[in-house]
Amino acid sequence: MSTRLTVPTAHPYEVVIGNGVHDQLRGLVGADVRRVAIIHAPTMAAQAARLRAPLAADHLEVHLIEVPDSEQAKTADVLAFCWKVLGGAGFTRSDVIVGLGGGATTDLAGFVAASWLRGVRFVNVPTTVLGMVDAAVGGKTGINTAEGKNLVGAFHEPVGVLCDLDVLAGLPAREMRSGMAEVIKCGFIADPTILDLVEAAPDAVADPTSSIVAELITKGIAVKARTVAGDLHETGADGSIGREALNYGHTFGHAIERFEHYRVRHGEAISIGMVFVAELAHRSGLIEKDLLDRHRAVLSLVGLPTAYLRPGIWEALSTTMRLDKKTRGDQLRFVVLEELAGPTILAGPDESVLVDCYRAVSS
Ligand SMILES: NC(=O)c1ccc[n+]([C@@H]2O[C@H](COP(=O)([O-])OP(=O)(O)OC[C@H]3O[C@@H](n4cnc5c(N)ncnc54)[C@H](O)[C@@H]3O)[C@@H](O)[C@H]2O)c1
Ligand SMILES: O=C(O)C(=O)C[C@@H](O)[C@H](O)[C@H](O)COP(=O)(O)O
Ligand SMILES: [Zn+2]
Repeated sequence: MSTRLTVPTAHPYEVVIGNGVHDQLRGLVGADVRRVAIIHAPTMAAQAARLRAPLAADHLEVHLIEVPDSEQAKTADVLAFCWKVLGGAGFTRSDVIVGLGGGATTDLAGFVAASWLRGVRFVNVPTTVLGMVDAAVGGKTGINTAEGKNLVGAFHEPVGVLCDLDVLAGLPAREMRSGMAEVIKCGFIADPTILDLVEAAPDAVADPTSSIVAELITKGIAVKARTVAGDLHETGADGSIGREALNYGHTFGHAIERFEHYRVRHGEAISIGMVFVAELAHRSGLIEKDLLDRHRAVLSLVGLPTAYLRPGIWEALSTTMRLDKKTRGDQLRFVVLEELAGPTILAGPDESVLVDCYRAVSS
């Protein structure tokens, strides 16, 4: 049995969630395709071979492009390597790219698709909870630079997303927890029933085969789909916070990732980042202490970090945060809550308040 959620943008596409749904890849790549490139990390080599078989049996030319694992794939060098392979293979605008793996791989694959011939079709096949709930949906693609996270990229939507829950069986516990940070983020910004579920069954949340994990993934994707559909390019043009809400915890979180040279998982950094902005909201008089405390409680319950025990590096983190995409001019802007499921932007908070928040999460 599978669940299908539509991402209702100008070019709607479906996210299919269930067991064994990788079988549906042939249908998604389309009828008029000649070549398919599957971009994957070394950890997904066997899975890539499994995806290849039915395509090759249908006489498609399939290229497996293996890229470095995790964040090491999100570089200009790896991007250029992929272009070289596509050029050598004679990849045309009617051919299709498949991003197979965690969020780092699908971010890279999406940007390869966005940039090759100024844009070719691509399908996302996420294999982590984080990839399914967040990275594979919504069309944000890109790579890092030395100066920071995701600084180069494009909005380029997939034509479909296949979330095969079977592949989660082999996902390391740390990656399960990291993915749950983005799920919990969706709970705080939009759907508190997610928080209720996590709080009621924290052990089941660690079990990739549990029905609760499937339910949480589906709920998280639903939040992501409706948020991006309202504001695909993150312009907030209708005056609401729009897509920026999905950046809850990311301003501080991305700075941690860069400072730690990506040895901290994305979800771990975002977990601390959410506590940082909950402190900010509380200290700015926007939320009560119990909502601040709920952040630490629910994140700890699933084993995520809520503190970053590195005092004395505020200047370095603050410099990195200035390159956050929400910054306007010299003014930092943070996604904060004014109530549960009520995200808003707090622009230009006092430096002294930010330093107090940093002290609160670093001691
Ligand atoms: N584009 C977006 O909207 C968006 C949203 C959220 C996060 N992201 C990005 O996603 C990235 C994080 O994604 P991630 O947490 O999936 O990390 P990741 O891609 O680094 O994958 C985590 C690890 O799990 C391994 N792995 C993947 N699937 C596996 C499986 N089924 N079994 C065993 N091992 C498996 C990978 O090889 C890797 O070592 C970050 O770069 C983040 O910036 C993007
Ligand atoms: O889809 C979005 O929009 C998000 O902000 C989702 C985030 O979870 C994700 O990590 C995204 O890659 C962050 O984007 P960035 O614009 O801050 O680089
Ligand atoms: Zn994220």
